Amino acid sequence: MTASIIDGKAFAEKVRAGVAADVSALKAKHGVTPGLAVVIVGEDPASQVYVKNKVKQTADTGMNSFHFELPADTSEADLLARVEALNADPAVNGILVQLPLPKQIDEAKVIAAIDPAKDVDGFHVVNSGLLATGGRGLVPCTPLGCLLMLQDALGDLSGLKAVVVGRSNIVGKPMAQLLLDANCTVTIAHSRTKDLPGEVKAADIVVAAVGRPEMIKGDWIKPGATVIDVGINRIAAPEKGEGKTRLVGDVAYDEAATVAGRITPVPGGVGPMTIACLLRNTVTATCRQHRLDPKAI
Ligand SMILES: NC(=O)C1=CN([C@@H]2O[C@H](COP(=O)(O)OP(=O)(O)OC[C@H]3O[C@@H](n4cnc5c(N)ncnc54)[C@H](OP(=O)(O)O)[C@@H]3O)[C@@H](O)[C@H]2O)C=CC1
Ligand SMILES: Nc1nc(=O)c2c([nH]1)NC[C@@H]1CN(c3ccc(C(=O)N[C@@H](CCC(=O)O)C(=O)O)cc3)C=[N+]21
Repeated sequence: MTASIIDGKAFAEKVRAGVAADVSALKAKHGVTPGLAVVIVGEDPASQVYVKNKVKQTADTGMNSFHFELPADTSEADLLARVEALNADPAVNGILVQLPLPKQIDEAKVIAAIDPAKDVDGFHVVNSGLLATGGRGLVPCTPLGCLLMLQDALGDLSGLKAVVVGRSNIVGKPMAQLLLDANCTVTIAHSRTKDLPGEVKAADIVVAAVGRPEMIKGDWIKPGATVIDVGINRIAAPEKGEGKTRLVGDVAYDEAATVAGRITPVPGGVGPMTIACLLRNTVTATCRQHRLDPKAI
């Protein structure tokens, strides 16, 4: 079998077109322009590229984009003051503080300081609590993007067996929650799982969010299963020349593609959908802040 490719890049373009249409309706009918603030602390080159993409795509949909680059030695107090200022600014509807943060800053404190109504990452305990109890908060972008691709590829997910490999607060746990809400039977695997290949083999849906290059092998996958690869790992690529690198996922793609029914590539899979969902969340947050129904803008 050769898996069909789930084209996250093309899907993300569709999502962004929907966002752009909503933004133009918000402007024309309600005089509201959504605004997204992205805060980055320090100069990690990978983060810089990613933030640049976000800023450009935000502006492309017609939203206001506010971009703050703070030095690597920024104090926790200064970052908290910046977040407070953004919380108070009515032109800012969404706030994203790029993670990880330098070690002098307590990430949990910063996330807790963001107004939950503007927390477009969905990382605040109010939003994770709402997700865990069936409410309608803001949902983390990466798992939301994965769910949208799964529903687009498979339709109703009811009764399917899903394994999520990884249990981070930003990907694994909210992903498992969304799959549970979609009526999957969900297993969450992690570094202490006893028989990881066996757990993966049992699943109709595999979501890999481990952060280990090509760890999930082709012969672990159930024939015909749908594989969503969240991992973004930059590895050395001597075949491209000295000092060159390339991106790979957490799944051994070439092997897995001979067994799976459908698979997301890296790059061009989950990554672009994450950014599209961030923009979608910003529109959702804007509508709620203005007491508008997002379905009837
Ligand atoms: N495409 C996108 O938009 C995004 C991609 N990512 C990528 O997704 C990946 C995961 O990110 P994130 O969740 O933040 O990572 P974390 O490092 O926070 O979590 C990794 C998880 O994988 C588990 N794990 C580690 N090693 C193993 C192993 N050998 N076997 C089984 N489980 C293991 C860990 O288990 P334990 O809890 O026991 O330690 C942990 O739960 C990374 O590659 C990251 O770059 C992340 C965010 C967005
Ligand atoms: N507060 C916060 N929220 C995040 O959502 C967040 C974060 N911090 N820190 C870092 C991770 C990582 N992440 C990515 C999103 C998109 C791509 C993406 O678009 N990737 C392209 C490739 C980009 C390239 O070529 O380098 C792709 O997969 O096709 C990558 C990584 C969001 N994160």
